[in-house]
Amino acid sequence: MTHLSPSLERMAAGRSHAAGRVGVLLVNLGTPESTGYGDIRRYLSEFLSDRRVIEVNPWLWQPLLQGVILTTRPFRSGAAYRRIWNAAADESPLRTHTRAQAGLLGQALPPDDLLVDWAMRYGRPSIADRLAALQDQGCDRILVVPLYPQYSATTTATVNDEVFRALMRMRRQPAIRIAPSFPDHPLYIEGLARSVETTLAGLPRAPDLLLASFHGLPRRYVKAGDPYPAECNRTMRALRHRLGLGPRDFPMTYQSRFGRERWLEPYTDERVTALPRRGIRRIAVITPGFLSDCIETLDEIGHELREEFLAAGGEALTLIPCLNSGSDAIALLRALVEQESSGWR
Ligand SMILES: C=CC1=C(C)c2cc3[nH]c(cc4nc(cc5[nH]c(cc1n2)c(C)c5CCC(=O)O)C(CCC(=O)O)=C4C)c(C)c3C=C
Ligand SMILES: [Fe+2]
Ligand SMILES: [Fe+2]
Repeated sequence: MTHLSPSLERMAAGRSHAAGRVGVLLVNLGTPESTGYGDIRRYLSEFLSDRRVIEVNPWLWQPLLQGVILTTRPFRSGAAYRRIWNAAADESPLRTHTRAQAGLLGQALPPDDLLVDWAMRYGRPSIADRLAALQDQGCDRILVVPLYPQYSATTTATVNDEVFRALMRMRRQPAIRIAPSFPDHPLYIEGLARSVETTLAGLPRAPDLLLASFHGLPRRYVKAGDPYPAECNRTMRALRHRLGLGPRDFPMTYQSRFGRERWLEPYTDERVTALPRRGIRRIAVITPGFLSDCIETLDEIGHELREEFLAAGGEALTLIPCLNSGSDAIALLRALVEQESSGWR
């Protein structure tokens, strides 16, 4: 058996001795800077002007968006953000969780030449700024991790677009890798299952039904080839298998409809408000389309849907937390980074 010196071992593994550091950039959707009208309007304007998100001719869409939608929607969204705002840090929960994930992941990875940072697709900190900051700290290889469990052109692809738009402005570009989505990664499924088990164990009575609600998408995008619902089905298949439940005891629905066209069905609100009529009055809802709790889980499910369910005759709706920055989320992110940076470190 030959014994190589550490530098020869690095060369044998295909790594250059002179290489710089490896950076990891976690990227989430984005969130307003405050709950004030101006900040919410700016955030929604950037988000809803993304042609990956709204696939409508901008000559038709922009007058509608800049006119009636951005005049009225910020009031409704502002009220919802105020209900869930992290007052201690004066920021939205999505920002709190994303920052905590990056900090804890940095601590969890073995201490070597790997730097972890985070960015938002819309708003701040921007992808371009954080890529530049990683480069300034000596990173010549950067792994981008879009924090969406299931791939969609409206989320994952637009993160990737923005990464490469930032690279278009660089003379000296880092090498880039993009981590794939992780709809049925065993550690994601295990984290979700544990969140279900821990939450249900803390209830005085078992719910009549466990339901999974995913963020929705216009059906038109799926017909055009977006694989998002197929990835949601992969999550559900694995999670049902892990929990020993079938589609009847653990159904899935889609939330967050926006606009008039048909979105993925069944719709969460319609399905849930019909349950009390069938004698199902206590439900628990999990949201496996989100790695972190945000306005869509905390307010749309935990507040709006709960009120609708109670008004329809329901007795209790329990919201099961996302993985957020708990140890299961960090174990998942660590495994993803180790897998996807293979050969770089
Ligand atoms: C109008 C079109 C929208 C599409 C298509 C869409 C897809 C999509 N979004 C997420 C994840 C998140 N969306 C969030 C908020 C949010 N989403 C839309 C609209 C679309 N999303 C709006 C208008 C908003 C803002 C909130 C509101 O005003 O109601 C968030 C939370 C952000 C936060 O700050 O908490 C996430 C996360 C996915 C996964 C997805 C497609 C699969
Ligand atoms: Fe959304
Ligand atoms: Fe929503």
